[in-house]
Amino acid sequence: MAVLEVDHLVKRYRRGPRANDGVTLRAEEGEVLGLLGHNGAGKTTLINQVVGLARPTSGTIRLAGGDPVADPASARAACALMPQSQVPLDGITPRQAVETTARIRGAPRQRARARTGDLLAALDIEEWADTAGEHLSGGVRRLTAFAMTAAEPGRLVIMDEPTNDVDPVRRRLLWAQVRALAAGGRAVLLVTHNVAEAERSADRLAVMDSGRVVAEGTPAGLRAGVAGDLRLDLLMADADAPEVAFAGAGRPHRVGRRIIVPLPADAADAALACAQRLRAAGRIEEFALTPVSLEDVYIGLVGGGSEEGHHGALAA
Ligand SMILES: Nc1ncnc2c1ncn2[C@@H]1O[C@H](COP(=O)(O)OP(=O)(O)OP(=O)(O)O)[C@@H](O)[C@H]1O
Repeated sequence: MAVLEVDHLVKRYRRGPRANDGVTLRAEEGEVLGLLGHNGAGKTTLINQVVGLARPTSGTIRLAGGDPVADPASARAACALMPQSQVPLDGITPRQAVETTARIRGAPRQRARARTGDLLAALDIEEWADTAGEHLSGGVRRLTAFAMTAAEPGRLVIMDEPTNDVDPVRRRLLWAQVRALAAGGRAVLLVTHNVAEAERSADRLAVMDSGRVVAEGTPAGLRAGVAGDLRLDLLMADADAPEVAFAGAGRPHRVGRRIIVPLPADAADAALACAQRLRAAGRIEEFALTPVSLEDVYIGLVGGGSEEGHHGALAA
């Protein structure tokens, strides 16, 4: 069942672009939906409308059966938001912040206390549970903000870059809690620039660019939609070396000495043999054949920015 339904949403700022330009998406009960997009793609604008902080120019939003535009208070009750910016914690401890948030969001005292203890333990930050916020590291502050959001969350949980500043081990603990929120029947909307994390943590992904959803699907489905199944990574011996053309390959991306060549699976054997010859001849320093990553797909959809021009192709 859809917890969030956004249809043809348009937001035009008075002095600015169409920050959302016809966005349609759904977030279902029990799923983590990743929202990917470059800076300025329109992700925050979308969230602000979902939680009733900004008014759409046109289009509709249904959140847990209600309308956040007509009734922003009910939207905020149905949804917990972990914003991109650090939450102010000066003068209060993580335990106080999480427990108080749960209480404000309607949890009875016993439940708020128990849930706070469980979350601080699950995120491995009990050590700092009673330390004043101004003495906490950025990562512990971030994990505290996550626990505040997860304490008494409502049916939709929105998280904007939740793992910023968090160490790799505690990131895994955080993701386990995100999965637990979804397993408990919540819809989770995860906003991020981190394609690799989104790939591992989200059930479905929506990619935004210039105010529009330009692709949507499971990580595997999005990867299957690109031309090459594989990519050949080449480190050329010389930055000015001409590019190497492989039979059946897609358009290469070049950054300095590094060249990435998309390859269909049936062209891989020939390309590998060819790369081995070029390495033996000293023209390639090293190479690796890997499956296409979601990051490749993402760059293909929204543009890379750092790709350099071609240096002329040379048949291998
Ligand atoms: N209050 C505002 N007034 C005018 N233009 C705005 C306003 N807020 C955002 N914009 C513009 O709307 C577009 C979308 O911005 P938005 O913040 O939604 O993008 P984003 O995808 O969240 O970016 P980021 O990943 O950097 O957080 C941008 O061009 C931005 O400059």
